[in-house]
Amino acid sequence: MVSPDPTINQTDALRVSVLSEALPYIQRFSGRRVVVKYGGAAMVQEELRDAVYRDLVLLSSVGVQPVIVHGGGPEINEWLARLNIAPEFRGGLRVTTPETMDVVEMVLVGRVNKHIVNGLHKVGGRAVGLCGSDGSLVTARTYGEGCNGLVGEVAAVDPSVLGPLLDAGYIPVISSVAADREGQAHNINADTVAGELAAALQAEKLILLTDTAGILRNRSDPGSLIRQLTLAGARELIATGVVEGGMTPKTQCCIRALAQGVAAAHIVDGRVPHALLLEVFTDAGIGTMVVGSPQLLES
Ligand SMILES: Nc1ncnc2c1ncn2[C@@H]1O[C@H](COP(=O)(O)OP(=O)(O)O)[C@@H](O)[C@H]1O
Ligand SMILES: CC(=O)N[C@@H](CCC(=O)OP(=O)(O)O)C(=O)O
Repeated sequence: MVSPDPTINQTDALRVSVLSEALPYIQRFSGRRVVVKYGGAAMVQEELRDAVYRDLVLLSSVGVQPVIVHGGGPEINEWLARLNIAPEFRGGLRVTTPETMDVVEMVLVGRVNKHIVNGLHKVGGRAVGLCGSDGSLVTARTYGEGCNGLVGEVAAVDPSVLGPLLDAGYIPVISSVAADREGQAHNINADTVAGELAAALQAEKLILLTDTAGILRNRSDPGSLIRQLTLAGARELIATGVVEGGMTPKTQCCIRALAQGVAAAHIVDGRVPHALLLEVFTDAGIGTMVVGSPQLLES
């Protein structure tokens, strides 16, 4: 709409108009919890990193309650290399010896977590860094038969430590290291922790930032993006091998979160600037949306 007042700058008018159009989304999501798995290019590239921090602080400023679970696989690899330890993965999970566990804990709980907290503060946010052990947020148990060493899976989630932080306007930043009932630290896949946390918080949305446009029907064709999926459809993509490698734990954690009551899970392209805002503040959203019931699919 062109303003009848020529003294009003067109850029200002556009900014205010865009802001006004966001009102229904702000009203819909204000006071709701949105769990964001932060990883991939959005974490590695500096300009994308700052855009994500700004998006998270903006969401928090308008009353949405973001909860961040972060990855850090590439940074763990970098520090293992400095110690001449070769990274080894089985079924997409890092084989975690006690020595590797020390590095995982130092890198994720220390360096990566605090970089994110500081990055959020730099753009005016208020963040608190935690790992799964803090407040017994996550209790781990050894994954499978223990053949991957100290890799953990989620045995229990107690989100009570997060309520007061969220109510006070803090953004919790959580790393995926948690102790088992004997106090032994375990290394858990960050997507898995994000999914279980979204379920325990009964989050409005689970958003997984990654390095592809979403789930592709044909991995070599970026045009084959699947925009919407039901739980059954997601299970079928895993069973038929359309989804494989790193996309498998992502799709599985969406399935688990939805089966436990989260309304929608989204796998979105973290290489796109402001991917989070595009997801929350537009009808079309971006990436792949997985929903629990076919009635929730948009036509
Ligand atoms: N059907 C699929 N659609 C898109 N990516 C897929 C698919 N199947 C497997 N992948 C792989 O999964 C990867 C994403 O997982 P991962 O590398 O673990 O992400 P992140 O580092 O963000 O956690 C993609 O880069 C791609 O190589
Ligand atoms: C068991 C296991 O594999 N844990 C992961 C934890 C970090 C993670 O998940 O980081 P990304 O999201 O960046 O991959 C690891 O050690 O790399």
